[in-house]
Amino acid sequence: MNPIHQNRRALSATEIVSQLTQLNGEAAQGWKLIDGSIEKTFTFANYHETMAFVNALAWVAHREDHHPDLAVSYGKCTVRFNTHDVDGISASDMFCAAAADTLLKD
Ligand SMILES: C[C@H](O)[C@H](O)[C@H]1CNC2=NC(N)=NC(=O)C2=N1
Repeated sequence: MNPIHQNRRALSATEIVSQLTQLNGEAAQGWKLIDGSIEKTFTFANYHETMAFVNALAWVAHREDHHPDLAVSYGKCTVRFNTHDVDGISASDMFCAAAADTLLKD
C-alpha cells in the first residue's frame, strides 16, 4: 500500500482548496469539494469506454486500498472520494484523484 494512506489526517479547508487547484491545473471541469467528498464527472463516448475506465479505477482502488463511490451511466462516471477514518478529506483522496486523472492521459 502507498505510505500516503497511513497516518491519515483530515486536511483543512484551506489545504483542500489549494490542493484541488493544484490537481485541476488547466482542466475546465475539475475535482470539486461537494458534500464532504471530492468529486469529478468523467465523460466517455460510449458504455464500453465508461466501463473500461471504471474497471481500471477499480484496479487502482484495490491496489491502494482506497475506494471511490461511483455513479455510472452509459457515457458518464462520477467519482467521489473521502476518508472514513477522519470523516473528511485526506492526502489519500488527493492521491487517488490524481491517479484517476492519470488513467485518461494519452
Ligand atoms: C480498512 C480499510 O483499509 C479502510 O476501511 C479503507 C478502505 N477504503 C477506503 N476508501 C475510501 N475512499 N476511504 C476510506 O477511508 C477507506 N478506508
